[in-house]
Amino acid sequence: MKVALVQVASPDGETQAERIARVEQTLRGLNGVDLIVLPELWSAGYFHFDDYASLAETMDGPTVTMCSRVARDLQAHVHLGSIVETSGNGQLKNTSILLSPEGRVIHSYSKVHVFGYQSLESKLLTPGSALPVVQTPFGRVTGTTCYDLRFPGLWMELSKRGVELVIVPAAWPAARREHWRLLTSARALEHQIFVLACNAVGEQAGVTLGGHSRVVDPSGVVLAEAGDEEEVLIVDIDPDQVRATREEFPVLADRLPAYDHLTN
Ligand SMILES: O=C(O)CCC(=O)C(=O)O
Repeated sequence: MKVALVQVASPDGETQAERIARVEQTLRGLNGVDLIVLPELWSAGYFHFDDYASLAETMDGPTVTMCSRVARDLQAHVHLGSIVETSGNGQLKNTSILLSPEGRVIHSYSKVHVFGYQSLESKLLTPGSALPVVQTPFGRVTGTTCYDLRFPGLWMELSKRGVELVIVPAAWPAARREHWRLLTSARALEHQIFVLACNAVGEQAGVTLGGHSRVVDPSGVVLAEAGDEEEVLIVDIDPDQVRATREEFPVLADRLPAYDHLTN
């Protein structure tokens, strides 16, 4: 199965409508790909905090509508990264969305760990409260978003829920690129899953985004890694590799359900 990770820049002067039109052109060049993945909040721009309220979208807003059209036209799954989602009750969330080749929303996940270090996300957005998993041709899939990578308890939980492939849209700054590399590799290796981690690039409000989107296999091998410019990373993955890896080295069978029974 061919997956394509699309690194997007969200420069300060570009409007959301211009960016959506520009990215649509890139996506339309990806004929023959089975799954397309985009970064976190690329259409609003993660670090454009002043725009969150005005660019917040519903599930049929401009970002979802464009990606759903592309999914149908290319007959591909599209993980659109995430949007600032408004559900009408005054709360805004950082919600990632997976679309089927029919253009239907088949999975959504609102970021649980909103980020507060040199970021207003934790002030402006409400954390999610669900961790749904969906069966797809790529195996059992869920998403976690950017900062969520740092929290092993969340990953332990998704692992317990039988996940085989995790999509990680991100707006991870270049300043902490080695953390990004280490955590994406470690999460794949420790849970014997595929990690498709798609990061933003370019400058936003004075912050340089790190790029280096990565596809890591269930043995922790990095199948491909992008650079730090706009780029499409296309990789072949075999979803059956999850089962094969776990059969060959059945470490997950030795994991205890909890460790808090251990005495001091
Ligand atoms: O954890 C980090 O270093 C980056 C997190 C981040 O930028 C985000 O969650 O959007």
